Amino acid sequence: MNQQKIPATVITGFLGAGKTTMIRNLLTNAGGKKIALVINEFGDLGVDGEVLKGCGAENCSEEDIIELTNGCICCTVADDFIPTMTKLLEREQRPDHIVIETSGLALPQPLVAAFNWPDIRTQVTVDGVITVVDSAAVAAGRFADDHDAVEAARSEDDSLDHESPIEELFEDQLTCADLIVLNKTDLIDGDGLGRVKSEVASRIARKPVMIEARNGEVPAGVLLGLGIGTEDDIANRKSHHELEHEDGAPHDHDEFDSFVVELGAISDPTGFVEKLKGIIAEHDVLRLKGFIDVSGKPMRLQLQAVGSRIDQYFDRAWAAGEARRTRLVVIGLHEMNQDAVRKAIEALVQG
Ligand SMILES: Nc1nc2c(ncn2[C@@H]2O[C@H](COP(=O)(O)OP(=O)(O)OP(=O)(O)O)[C@@H](O)[C@H]2O)c(=O)[nH]1
Repeated sequence: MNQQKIPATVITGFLGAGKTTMIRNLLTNAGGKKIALVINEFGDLGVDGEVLKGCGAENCSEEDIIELTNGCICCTVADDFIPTMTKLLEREQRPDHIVIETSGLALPQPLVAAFNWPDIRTQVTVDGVITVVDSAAVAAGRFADDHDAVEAARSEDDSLDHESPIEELFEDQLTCADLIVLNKTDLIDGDGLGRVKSEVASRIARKPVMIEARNGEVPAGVLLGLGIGTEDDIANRKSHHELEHEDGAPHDHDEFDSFVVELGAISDPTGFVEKLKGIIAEHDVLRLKGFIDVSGKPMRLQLQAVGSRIDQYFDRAWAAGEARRTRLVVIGLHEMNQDAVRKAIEALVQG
């Protein structure tokens, strides 16, 4: 048996930062390296898995893509992640490299700490934690104090944390980074990028390397092979939650919610998307993604909304025998009025 530890790269970053896009790109330029992918999403719809399985990379076949669907990876490390890793390591053909995509709401710290579990530690090491940042969202102040409602609620109730949950998570994910990818630089100018760099740097005490990217295009040689062994340093990268609850109180995702909306076929996708933008803005939806069944079209339309920015493209033909349906996962803060959002989206196809 090969006694060398398998390197594992943890890719984290807030909802919609571009993790899946970067991994998709990585799979196509990783050369002959056999990669196993572990992906975890927040919300009951495996959109990321679908996207990555659809990219047909030879060095990462469908069976090398493992989806962890039981909630958020950071909260289910013992129940989900460890058994998955154990099974992966028992495979006859072990991967050359493991890539783990966390959900956009995950804390990477508990995941990295899991690499110190005895069975895992002897066989795998964390090559590095890569944090993907949506530079346009940072420039627009989405991680600062523009979530006024949340901040107002917090100032009225002293028992709540001082920072918004979004801001905390953003910082926690940066705190864990060995490499920061400032993505979506196509959406901002040079001055904006300068401000993003200072803002990111001001939120962390450590000084990990920062690189810029568009559409997650970073050479595999830059992402893989950092050789850090992050599990040995994880005690120095504590999350807000760990600092506030040294007693080990369990972390949860009560601050965020997700739900799935199922609709019939949509005849006017352009009009649908335009109106969807209004709903997203009105209800402060953080992320919305899924697939649309467009009437009369043989192709499936993939929809990706990050805030009110929406991308859409036909990604593949509906397969023979596959049920055509429109399914969208909606993610927002707990305060988001789920009922109102659901009804508003459903109303778009009823009239
Ligand atoms: N303009 C622009 N769009 C990008 C870039 N990178 C990714 N996107 C788009 O941003 C959206 C979200 O990208 P994903 O790769 O799904 O983001 P993610 O981090 O995996 O999202 P979650 O799984 O929700 O956490 C998609 O529509 C991408 O096409 C970029 O550099 N520039």
